[in-house]
Amino acid sequence: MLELKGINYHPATAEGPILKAISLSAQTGEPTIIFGPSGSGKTSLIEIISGLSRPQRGLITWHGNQVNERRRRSLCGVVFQFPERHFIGLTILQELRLGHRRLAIDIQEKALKKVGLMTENYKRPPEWLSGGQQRRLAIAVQLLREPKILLLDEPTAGLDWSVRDEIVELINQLSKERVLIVVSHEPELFTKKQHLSYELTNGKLHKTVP
Ligand SMILES: Nc1ncnc2c1ncn2[C@@H]1O[C@H](COP(=O)(O)OP(=O)(O)OP(=O)(O)O)[C@@H](O)[C@H]1O
Repeated sequence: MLELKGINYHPATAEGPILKAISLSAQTGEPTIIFGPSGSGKTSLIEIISGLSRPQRGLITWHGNQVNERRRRSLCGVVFQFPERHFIGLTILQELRLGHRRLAIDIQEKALKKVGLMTENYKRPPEWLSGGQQRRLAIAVQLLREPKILLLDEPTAGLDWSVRDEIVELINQLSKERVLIVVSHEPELFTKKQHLSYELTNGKLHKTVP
């Protein structure tokens, strides 16, 4: 289980604190959804959890043990908003294999299967994929690192409604095997499913009843 207790974050470049006394817990089995309007601090919270930023105050534990930034970076996989804008592989396969000099075909196929990315031609450029498939590819790239905690920043942004439902279904599936935290500004996304839900407003987090 991942736990945050009393996290305060105030980067030197910000006028005031961005995250204030944040406490949350997330576990395998159900996705944790954090809703919040633009500018409420969602991406900053992902950066803190994944060890990309350091809070001024508070405690982050993984199965009861405190985890520093370095450890959190190895525990977490992050898919930031609009990941397809940052694809640099010339083919789908190249994108998937970035950072892996040798990647066994079965591991590669397992990751693609987990995200439901079936295509006949992995030698096509990633842009050839549909919007939803590109998101699946970005998630597969992270799954190859075998993260214990997967963080998704606005995973359905810019997708058609029918595709959004498929991504929500994928999120529910993936949360069965790892801690999965989604931040989104669309509270209506997860209304039909079981999940743990929080609302972030002006840097403060509150648990909400789904
Ligand atoms: N390093 C920083 N220095 C100064 N201000 C920052 C810094 N990081 C974030 N902010 C500010 O903190 C607030 C929260 O930013 P953040 O990106 O975490 O919000 P968000 O909820 O993810 O917003 P969006 O949905 O628009 O991406 C914003 O007003 C942003 O400008």
